[in-house]
Amino acid sequence: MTVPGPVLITGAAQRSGLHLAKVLLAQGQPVIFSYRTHKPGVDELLALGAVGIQADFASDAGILALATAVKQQASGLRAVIHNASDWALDGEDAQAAAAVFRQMFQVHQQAPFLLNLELQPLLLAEVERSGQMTDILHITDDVVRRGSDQHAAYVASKAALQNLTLSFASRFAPHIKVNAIAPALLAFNAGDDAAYRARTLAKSPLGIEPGFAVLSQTVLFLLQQPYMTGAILPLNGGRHVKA
Ligand SMILES: NC(=O)C1=CN([C@@H]2O[C@H](COP(=O)(O)OP(=O)(O)OC[C@H]3O[C@@H](n4cnc5c(N)ncnc54)[C@H](OP(=O)(O)O)[C@@H]3O)[C@@H](O)[C@H]2O)C=CC1
Ligand SMILES: Nc1nc2c(c(=O)[nH]1)N=C([C@H](O)[C@@H](O)CO)CN2
Repeated sequence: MTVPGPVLITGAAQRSGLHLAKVLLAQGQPVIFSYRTHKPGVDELLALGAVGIQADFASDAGILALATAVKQQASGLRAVIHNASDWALDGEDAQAAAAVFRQMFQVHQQAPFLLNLELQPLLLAEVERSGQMTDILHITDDVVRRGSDQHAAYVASKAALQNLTLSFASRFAPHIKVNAIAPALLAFNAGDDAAYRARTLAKSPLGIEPGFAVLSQTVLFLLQQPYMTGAILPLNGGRHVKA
């Protein structure tokens, strides 16, 4: 059996991206990952045979440098998974708010947009080699359904990424599928206090902190099925049915 082309995961130094990279590597799927800050997860993935590329999406040059580095590492790609994200609060004043908005736009819209355009030839090369469709996955956020009073720029940028899913699904068919996963709470962050945790768990009918495995399971599902593109999967514990 021939080895598939690598899967590119952005922002895989920790948490969801790190978990997903390990799951794919354990299945014999080659992985290229990007990271902004060198964290212990980077060394874990390198030790497992993944290719790591440092990249900061704050500038277009940083985004395009990643695309160039990926092209130097691989002649084809099985999938591109846009996981990198910054969950920033809105700025306090207009100047700070403008800076946060630009920051959100860069990581959640500009990076997926430019990387999809730059890496489409590698995704098509893999189709040519394998005879199978390839994939782009956008990781968005369930809160796009409702908006947020404190993370407005973050949510707006995730909403735009969700919309990019529809455009790229149409543009890249029939050889490349483009889908989105819109999670609600996956896992708390270290600094989340008990009151915040209780409030957040109460937002969904299932009321659990599922952990990162549910995202990895959903990714594997989307990679393995041949008849979904332009889909936005709500991985949210049923929040959309709760009043
Ligand atoms: N965790 C959750 O409960 C939820 C997660 N999601 C979404 O799921 C995905 C994974 O979440 P999670 O694992 O918590 O993500 P993280 O908050 O851990 O972010 C993942 C990585 O993105 C990187 N990143 C941030 N900004 C940039 C940038 N400008 N350039 C390059 N890399 C950058 C970070 O790098 P660095 O290490 O340098 O900071 C970080 O390691 C995200 O898209 C998130 O929005 C949605 C809803 C809930
Ligand atoms: N990049 C990130 N985005 C989000 C995170 C995170 O930790 N990093 N966390 C959340 C929360 O879990 C939220 O879904 C809880 O309601 C949202 N986005």
